[in-house]
Amino acid sequence: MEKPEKRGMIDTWLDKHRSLYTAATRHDFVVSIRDGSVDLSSFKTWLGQDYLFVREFVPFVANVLIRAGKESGETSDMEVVLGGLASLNDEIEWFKNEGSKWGVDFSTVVAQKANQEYSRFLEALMSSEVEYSVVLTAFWAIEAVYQESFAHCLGDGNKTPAELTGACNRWGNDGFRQYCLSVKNIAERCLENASGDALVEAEDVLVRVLEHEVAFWEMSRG
Ligand SMILES: Cc1ncc(CNC=O)c(N)n1
Repeated sequence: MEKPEKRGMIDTWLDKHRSLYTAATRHDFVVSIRDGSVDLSSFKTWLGQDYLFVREFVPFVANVLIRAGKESGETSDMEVVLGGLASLNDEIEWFKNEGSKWGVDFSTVVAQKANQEYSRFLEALMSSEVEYSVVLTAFWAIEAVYQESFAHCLGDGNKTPAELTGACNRWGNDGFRQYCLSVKNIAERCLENASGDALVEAEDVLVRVLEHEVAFWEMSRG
């Protein structure tokens, strides 16, 4: 008999914070992309802010990569994070193309308060004081919110405008979903060996990522 898959900490925490998770993955902005009612000025605001965010996210992922090499249990962990970093390289190119397509000049975009606060949060997570299992939980949550949100825009019955399917495919595609599952498995494995204190911190960090993501979508309202 096959052993039933053990339910991890992350799923337990997601159940506990379900309404916040839904707020982060089914925000009005995302729903408006899916139903085609999206206001294009909102999309441009999001595009400019997210470009700035991704530039801050790169050093965070690089920090996870360094820690994966030193602290992960399995050699393949580093490869998963390296894959994430490589796709960020493509992503920055994609943003630049979208910027010119939509007439958004990133050199004049200023990070809004929610964006600055999210960056500060990422920076704090790069401290060596923060346990690796906590960092990985945050990393998974950041990626998973985008994966779930944009996959929703591509799901059955969507009316997503053709010019926005590129954005939705970027994070909503199956490869990105698999990558998020790989990150989740690494995080779960690290959480299994984490101290009680680290578990408390990881749950808190998960909640804070979800709050930052909600605040980030809120910026699109202008
Ligand atoms: C605010 C935010 N959260 C998560 C992501 C997805 N990760 C990398 O692209 C993103 N682009 N922006």
